[in-house]
Formats: sequence, C-alpha cells, structure tokens
Amino acid sequence: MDLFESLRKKIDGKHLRIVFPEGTDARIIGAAVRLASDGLIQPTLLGDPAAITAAATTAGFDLSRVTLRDPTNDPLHDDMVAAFVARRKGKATPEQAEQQVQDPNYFGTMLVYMDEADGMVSGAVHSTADTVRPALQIIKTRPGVSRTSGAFIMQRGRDERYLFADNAINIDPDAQELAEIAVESAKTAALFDIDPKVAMLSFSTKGSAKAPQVDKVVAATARAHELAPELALDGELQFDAAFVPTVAKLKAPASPVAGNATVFIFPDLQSGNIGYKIAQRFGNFEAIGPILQGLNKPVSDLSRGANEEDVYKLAIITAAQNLIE
Ligand SMILES: CC(C)(COP(=O)(O)OP(=O)(O)OC[C@H]1O[C@@H](n2cnc3c(N)ncnc32)[C@H](O)[C@@H]1OP(=O)(O)O)[C@@H](O)C(=O)NCCC(=O)NCCS
Ligand SMILES: CC(=O)OP(=O)(O)O
Repeated sequence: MDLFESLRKKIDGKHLRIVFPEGTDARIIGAAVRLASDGLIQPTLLGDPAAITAAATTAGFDLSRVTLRDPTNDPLHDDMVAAFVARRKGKATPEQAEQQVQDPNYFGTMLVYMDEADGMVSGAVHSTADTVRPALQIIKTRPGVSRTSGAFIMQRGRDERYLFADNAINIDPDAQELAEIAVESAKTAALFDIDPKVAMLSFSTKGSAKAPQVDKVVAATARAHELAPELALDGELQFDAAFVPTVAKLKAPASPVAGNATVFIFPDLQSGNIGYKIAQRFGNFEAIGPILQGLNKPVSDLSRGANEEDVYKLAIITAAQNLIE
C-alpha cells in the first residue's frame, strides 16, 4: 500500500490537532484547509486572525474548518508564561517568557507541550534553527536520547523508499551521537514501512581511506552495534558500496548491508543536507521531512523550498508520530 494511504488510514478518526505557526503563508493555509476538509487532522493556524483571513481570501481558501489563534492575544497566555518559566528552570525570567511565548514558534511549541495540540509543523518561512530551538528547549528529547536529529523519507514512485539522516540538525556529531542517530533512524524507518538496513556513510569503504573523519564513522558503527546489536547496520561504506549491489560485491563483499541499504546515515550535516537535496533535485526523489527524531512530542520542520503538497504530507507524518508506542 502507498505510504500516505496507509498513514491516512492510521490517523483517520483520531482528530489529531496540528498547529501551524506560519498561518499567513498561502502554502500553509492551502494544506491546512485540505487536511481539515479531508477530515484527517484538526488544524490551527497562528497569527493575526485578520491577516490570516486576508491571505486566505486572496488565495481563495475557505477557513471555516480551521481554528485561528493569535499568539499576542490568547486566553492561555498567563498559564503559558508560568509553564514556560517552570520548564526552563531558571533559564528564562517571567519577563523573557512574556516575550517569547508571543513568538509563533514558541507559542506553537508551548501548545504542544501543554497538550493543546498533538504536533507542530513550521519552517516554510522560518529557518531550521528558529523552528527547532523552541522544541529542543521545551519539548526536549525522550529518555535515553541525547540528540534530536532530522530524517527525510526519500520516495520515488509508489514503492521506492529510503530514509536519510541527519540532514537537518547536528552539524558535526561525534561518534556517540552518530551512533544514536543511526539507531533512532532505524526506528523511524520501521514506522514508515521501511525495513531498516543501515549504512554508516563515509568517503571510505572498509578501510580504503585513512582520516580522522573516517575513524569517527568506524567508531560510530561499533557504538551503534553495542546500542542495538540486533540491527542490520554496517560501515564505514561509500554511497555506491551501500546502494549498488555490483559495487558492494567488489568493495564490501562480506557486508550484510552493502548493496541493499535502506537507511543512510551521513557523517555530518554538510554531507547530509547536500546529499538529500541532490537526490531530491537531480534524482527526482520526493523528500519528506525533516522529521525530528527522538523528541517527546512531534514537531516537524519544513524546508523553506516546500510546496503545499509537502506541507500536507509532513502534517500527516507529524500526526502519525503520535501513534508510535
Ligand atoms: C539545532 C540548532 C539550532 C541548535 O543550536 P542552538 O540553538 O544554538 O543550540 P544551543 O546549543 O544554544 O542549545 C539550545 C538548547 O537546545 C538543546 N540542543 C541543542 N542541540 C540539540 C540537539 N541536537 N538535540 C537535543 N537538544 C539540543 C541544548 O541542550 C539547549 O538546551 P537548554 O537550553 O535546555 O540547555 C543548531 O545545532 C543548528 O543551527 N543546526 C543546524 C540547523 C540548520 O541550519 N540546518 C540546515 C537546514 S535544515
Ligand atoms: C531542511 C532544509 O534544508 O531546510 P531549508 O531548505 O529551509 O534550509
């Protein structure tokens, strides 16, 4: 079954509430209106209601099934300030909290934290840093996970689907962090019907090059084996060895993963962010994400290059993350 058919079935009837801080953006409004009229989620758009209504009217959208909330004038404001100060544990004064909760990304994150929403989708206008920082500070990582990371489902046609990570968050993860990213990515892959076979990517395959950057991937591979001994995972592998069976036979004949990897772990954010965009723009893969992994509650960051369809799909994925045990 198509991934989105399957996800739609999973969230149908659950009335999951997704908040969109960028409420005046036409891509966001279009996706929210579609999601509401398809009965898939209950969307809330944030911003000045008059400005959202004007943007919707200009773009020809009917907002009757969509909730609007204004971060600068909301009945929950005082409770939110108190909850923010308590959560930041001495890192924000009440005065700072007053200001911060009026920022749409902080306000949306607080709605998720306070169980007023089941997830947040932002980043069509804001940078990744501005989108995810509130989630890192407020939602925080699940027990046992030290770093949030950003994964993409890379899909071509109906059946070809892979997972890439980290393409969004950790600029230069150390070996421990890279190992955690690999283990979390395998869990995310399984959620989205990808059988995880994890390749720890490098510019070296099984010792073909020597460098500290390669040593990091070798150490991360060993650590990932310790963290998840049952997981099909191998490294260090170049992309061709990980992906192309004939190359795998030449470069890594004994590898259980080389040649048929489905989850690709990039050694740093330079390679990860460049890599997914090349597959998307040259390879005609649809890039769905970044899906933030390891958070206590789902928050997703769009690329600013996203279109309405990308917003629609990432909102479905964000809602579906609520169904993870
Ligand atoms: C994600 C990012 C914004 C965090 O940077 P930052 O805000 O400067 O982070 P700080 O070091 O000030 O930490 C802020 C908080 O987030 C937490 N944090 C930072 N990175 C984290 C991570 N990967 N996972 C979990 N928590 C993290 C810190 O522990 C800190 O928490 P605290 O305030 O409760 O102590 C930064 O790593 C970044 O810019 N990454 C690249 C994003 C990007 O441009 N990607 C390309 C496009 S997708
Ligand atoms: C994920 C990503 O690269 O986001 P942006 O294109 O907004 O920088």
